[in-house]
Amino acid sequence: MIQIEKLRKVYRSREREVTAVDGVDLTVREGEVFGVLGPSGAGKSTLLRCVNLLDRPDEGRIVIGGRDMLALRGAELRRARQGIGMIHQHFGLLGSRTVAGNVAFPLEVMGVPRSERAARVAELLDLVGLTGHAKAYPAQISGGQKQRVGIARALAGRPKVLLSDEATSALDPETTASILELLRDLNRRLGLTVLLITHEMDVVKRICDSAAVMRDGRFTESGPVTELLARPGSELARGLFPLPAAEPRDGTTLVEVTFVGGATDQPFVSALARKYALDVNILGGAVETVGGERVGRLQLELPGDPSVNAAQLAFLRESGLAVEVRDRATAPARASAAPTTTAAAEEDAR
Ligand SMILES: Nc1ncnc2c1ncn2[C@@H]1O[C@H](COP(=O)(O)OP(=O)(O)OP(=O)(O)O)[C@@H](O)[C@H]1O
Repeated sequence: MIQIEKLRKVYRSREREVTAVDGVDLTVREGEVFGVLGPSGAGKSTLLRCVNLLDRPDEGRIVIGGRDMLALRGAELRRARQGIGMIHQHFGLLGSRTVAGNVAFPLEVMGVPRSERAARVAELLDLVGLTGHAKAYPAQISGGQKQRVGIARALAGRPKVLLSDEATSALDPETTASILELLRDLNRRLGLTVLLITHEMDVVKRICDSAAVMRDGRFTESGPVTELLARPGSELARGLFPLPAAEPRDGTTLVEVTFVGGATDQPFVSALARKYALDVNILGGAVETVGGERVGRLQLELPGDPSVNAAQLAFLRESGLAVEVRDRATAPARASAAPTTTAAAEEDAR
């Protein structure tokens, strides 16, 4: 649905030059929720502004729904942009207009006749659960309700793509959860493709099918979330499932296993202990639901150094787990050049 190739955006002023986006490739499949996660200054907002053509990139290609966005001009460009909705961290509502007036605003700009507007506004408010608040002013509603107005307004032009710029950053955790649920619901019901930027791991965990980690204008990792979680060395996996920063003790193997989907049903720790008559020590772990699938990471300590545990590590891999052996260096070592994971296998099957 969204195809971005080698996107580059440089801001130039007299004093300095900042490469905000530095050669980003991105594919967002139709109907998926894609999250770009990164710290402040990583280039996330610039990327989103380029996708929406609020900013023109210096280099690269942006194709949305088969249209080469950078080749469009004038009315064609305006029409294409109507197919892209956008929501913002601070909602951007007009304080002098009611909730209904805010949602009607883009319809007025699009030239939708007055006779059709009221029905469309009612439909949009119903979609975001705000029926009954049509006559309220932004100052009279909560932050979560304001964002719902923002979402209704963004959907006025029946876009196929919704861009979300830190839409939940200004909200408390409970309201964040309800807005993310709404976005997920709209994504499924309307087949909406969502590209969101966030600095919150939790957002990725709750609603993203795919994600990228952005740093200094580049993607450091990108792909389906469950696949990234099972990828050795993944920053996303470490952020979502922080494990103790332990080093292996002498004569032991310190191993981190990630399991996705079906592998969680297997009692692999007890199976390993039984099969090899081992005392397996569980040092840390977490299990969560990500993208509707159970995902977890465990840090295990096995007796004996890695050279005597080759069969045991192979057993874990054959059980459908991604396996990383931690060595004495701080960076986790890859246990295998091509670890078998359920997520990777699923991706292959797609
Ligand atoms: N209009 C601009 N002019 C000059 N530099 C800019 C402009 N917009 C962004 N930058 C710079 O580009 C880099 C990326 O900024 P950007 O806002 O895209 O990052 P971000 O990941 O969205 O961060 P944040 O979450 O803080 O908004 C930063 O170094 C920023 O200072």
